[in-house]
Amino acid sequence: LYEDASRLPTGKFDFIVVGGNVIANRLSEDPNTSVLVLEANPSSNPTLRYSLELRNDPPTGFQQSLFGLSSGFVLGGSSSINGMAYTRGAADDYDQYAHTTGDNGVSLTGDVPAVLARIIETTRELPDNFPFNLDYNSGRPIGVARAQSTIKNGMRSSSAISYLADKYLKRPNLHVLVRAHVLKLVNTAKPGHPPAMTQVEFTQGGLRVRVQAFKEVILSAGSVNTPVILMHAGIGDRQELSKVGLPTILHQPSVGKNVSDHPVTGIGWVVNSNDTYDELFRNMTVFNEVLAVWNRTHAGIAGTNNLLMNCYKRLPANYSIFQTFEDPSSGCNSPHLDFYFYVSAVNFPVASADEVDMQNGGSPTAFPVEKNGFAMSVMLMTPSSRGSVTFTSNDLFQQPLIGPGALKTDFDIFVVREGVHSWVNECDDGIDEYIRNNAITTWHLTGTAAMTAPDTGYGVVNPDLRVKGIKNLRIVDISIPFSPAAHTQAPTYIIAERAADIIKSAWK
Ligand SMILES: Cc1cc2nc3c(=O)[nH]c(=O)nc-3n(C[C@H](O)[C@H](O)[C@H](O)COP(=O)(O)OP(=O)(O)OC[C@H]3O[C@@H](n4cnc5c(N)ncnc54)[C@H](O)[C@@H]3O)c2cc1C
Repeated sequence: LYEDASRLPTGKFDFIVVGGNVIANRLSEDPNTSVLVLEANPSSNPTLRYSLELRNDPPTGFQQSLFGLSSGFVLGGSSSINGMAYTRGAADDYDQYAHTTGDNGVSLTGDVPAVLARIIETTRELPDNFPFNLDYNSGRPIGVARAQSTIKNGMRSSSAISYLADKYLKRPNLHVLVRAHVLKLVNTAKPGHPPAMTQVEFTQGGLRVRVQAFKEVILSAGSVNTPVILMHAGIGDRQELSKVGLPTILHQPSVGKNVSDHPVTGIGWVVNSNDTYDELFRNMTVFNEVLAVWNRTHAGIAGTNNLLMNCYKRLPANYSIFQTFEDPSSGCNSPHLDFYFYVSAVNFPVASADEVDMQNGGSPTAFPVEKNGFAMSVMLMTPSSRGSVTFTSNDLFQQPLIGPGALKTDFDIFVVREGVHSWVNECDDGIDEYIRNNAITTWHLTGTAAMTAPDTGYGVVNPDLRVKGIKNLRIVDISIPFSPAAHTQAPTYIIAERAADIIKSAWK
């Protein structure tokens, strides 16, 4: 692991990977293959700060016109700062990618407050609506299940911790350079030949450095930064590139398009139980006690992520909405909705007994800090709305405009409305407004470098993840898939594991 580019043993590697730890781990399994990871951020000490802004231009679809989109400013990217929910999706989504073993630590949450027994009770009382599911990562996610998280022995298992563990960093052929912000890719093809991107330019400490790949450059910079790097390499929509003064190397109108998100709203209830986590959030003495337990043993609430149980739900096929809209889900095992249950309602708008908040159009009522609560998120897993990532300048450091385009279609609003109705009755008036007012991003942006069949006129990469029309360049991150009906961390790992096999076999 290097902090300083001048200490790298060479400037030439078989593969140069921008930001991707899983793919770097797998490619460096062959001791004769050299791999360099370029990571813009430091190797540890993440500071969770807002990096990107969602704006109404392009439309976000959310009611709030401007709010922060956080991102992982550290080795491991968002896997180092995310909620650690580990959900693979349905067999219908990813049958061909199924993995059952690996380095990534995944566990059930240990401490389950008694209130959750009430949820299990519901699966017995209403099994048709809420069936019990022993393992939502079996390929059949629908039902009520204990949550699985990327937590091992009470600690986060990010891609930096698992796939770049010391035993892998000891490989002499694997090099990871942190604080190396990639600015652009360089076309090294001779004039008259198809473009080939084998050089990468990055900046470190004010210096500009170029490194060379013998075989391939692999972009794993995430669904916002991957299209940014493509556009600065001249791969994008010709008109958009010329508007900001960037030359076009390959007219590729799909770059940055097709963005989708899993918008989420929530409901909180005041409860008369003390078996919740609320005291932890308002009482520093309790907080410090919990922290002391964790420091000694890595056990207790601080060794969890507050995601204890959840429920995946599919809308019945006979719903009239399907006469107007084609069902965007991938198949009959795939859920339209995801509900997570929280044993605290801090930060959730409260549904009071008479549902006053929703009928008023739902400006969120802050949760009363002295009360205990129970809350539930309502997340749309099959969005039909699409947004985009666009540029306003050719400045390499300028952030693009990100519009997830969430909740723009009647179908999406219908599904979330059904989700709220699953738990709260008599709230028709103002419910759509309530959803729009309270919905936020889940940071599950996908699709900005869509994978499509080789002969289609649309899309950015082919099924082997090579960028269409460009040599020596692949994309291996969450920007390539259609929106999976899962939180996007596990699908990212699955894509990278599969890509490693494809790339190894291509260079055998
Ligand atoms: C706050 C938050 C909470 C989330 N919670 C969950 C959750 O609980 N469960 C779940 O399944 N998913 C969750 N997600 C989503 C999930 O973490 C992401 O979808 C996933 O990490 C995407 O992986 P990626 O490799 O495509 O991109 P990233 O994780 O963004 O990784 C990209 C990497 O590339 C680096 N990089 C980017 N640009 C450059 C550049 N120009 N030069 C060099 N390096 C660069 C970045 O620093 C980063 O290390 C969450 C995301 C966020 C932000």
